[in-house]
Parts: sequence; structure tokens; C-alpha cells
Amino acid sequence: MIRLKHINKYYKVDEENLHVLKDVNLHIKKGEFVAIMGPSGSGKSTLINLIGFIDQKFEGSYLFEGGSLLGSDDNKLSAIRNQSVGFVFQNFSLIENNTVYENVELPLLYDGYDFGRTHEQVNNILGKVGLSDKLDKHPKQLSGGQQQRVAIARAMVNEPKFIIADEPTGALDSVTSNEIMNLFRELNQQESVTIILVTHNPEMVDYCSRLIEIKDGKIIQDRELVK
Ligand SMILES: Nc1ncnc2c1ncn2[C@@H]1O[C@H](COP(=O)(O)OP(=O)(O)OP(=O)(O)O)[C@@H](O)[C@H]1O
Repeated sequence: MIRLKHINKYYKVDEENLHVLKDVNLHIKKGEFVAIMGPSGSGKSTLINLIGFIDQKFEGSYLFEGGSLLGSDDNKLSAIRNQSVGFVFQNFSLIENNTVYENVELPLLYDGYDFGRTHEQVNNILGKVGLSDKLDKHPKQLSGGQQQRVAIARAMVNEPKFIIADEPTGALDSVTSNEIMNLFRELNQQESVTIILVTHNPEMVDYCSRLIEIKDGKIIQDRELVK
């Protein structure tokens, strides 16, 4: 599904070229649950921005489902991003003034759904993340773990091809972190959702099927995890 070949990425800082991804080669298949780990500044965010179609300025080739999106204009790219990737962040990034239902409905509206036609999908995904009784609540009325469940429902509601979760448990206590990771594992195993997880926490890697370690912009380890 995702194939990166000889990716190099540079940032220009004060006339200097900072080389942040160095000949990265990567193939992620449908249904994988991949953990990406590495020290701060090693290039993890740069890599997932590229995989998630946020950043297009790189050398090398990115084939998504066999095709390249190189040269696509911003409108096309954001449409593809909305349809193909669900993002989950450490700080949940929910809209405070919207209800749980409205937060989860948003990607469908961006996709062009009419207001009246979102019920089935929104209710269905909120059921899967265990929040059917919280539809009318606002994010502030929920615990951190519940807010992250809303964010996961929002990321999944339009059935994207893959999920990028950037430190999704970084703001949660260990019990809640494990609950969220169990939910990811369930979604991965039961719904075959492909998940790419960035984490600093080695305990979270136990839930994944593959570990990629990155250091100084290079993949230094890439291995399947035995269950
Ligand atoms: N927009 C930018 N302009 C210039 N340099 C950048 C930019 N974004 C990141 N960098 C640099 O690129 C390198 C990789 O950063 P990146 O954010 O990808 O690392 P990371 O592994 O995600 O770190 P962290 O775990 O702290 O989030 C760092 O040296 C960083 O300072």
C-alpha cells in the first residue's frame, strides 16, 4: 500500500541544508500495525508527514497503492488526504464547541455528505469505540481517554486506508494508555485497519506487529514482532 523508495529529505536552515531523512526505503502493507520509534529529532514527524501526504517536498519516490501523487495540486492532495488517512494526535485536537457527534461527523461533511446522511456511519463508529452514550457531550465533559476515543472515531469514520497515530497515548496515564492501545489492536484485528503509530513508549510496541526504529534520519531496524 505504502512504498517509499530512496527517500531523502532536506530542510533549509540559514543557507544550510539539514539532511533529515537519509535514503529511507519502506513498504507498509494493508493490515499492518507498525510502530515507529526513535529519539527526539530523529525524523519521525518528518517521515509521517510525508507518508500522510502533508509534505510533498522530498527526493525519491512515494508510491501509494502503486501510484505517485507527485505534482498533485493542494486541493487534490487534501481531498486524497481526507479520504485516505485518519490522523490521531497526542492532544486529541477536538473542536471544543462541537459535540462528540459533530466532531466525528466532520470528515464526512468534508467528503461531501449531506447533514442528514451521516447518522449511520457516525453512530456505528461511536459504538465501536464505546461512546454511544456520549453523542451530545462536549470534549471538556469527557476524560482524556474518552476524548482520544472520539479522535479515533473521527479518524476512522470515513473508512480511510490507514491511520497515523502520533504519540496517541502521550497525554494519558498508563491504564488509559493500555485501554487506547487495546482499542487500536481491536480495530486493527477486527476491521483490518492499517495503523502507523509513533511512540516513545516501548510498552506500546507490544501491541504492534512491526517495529521500525529510526535514528539520525535513517532506518536502523525494521522487524516483525512475534505475538
Ligand atoms: N520545518 C522545519 N524546518 C527546519 N528543520 C526542521 C523542521 N522540522 C523539523 N526539523 C528538523 O528536522 C529534524 C527531524 O525532526 P522531526 O520533527 O522529524 O523529529 P522527531 O523524531 O519527530 O522528533 P520528536 O520526537 O521530538 O517529535 C530535527 O533536527 C528538526 O530540528
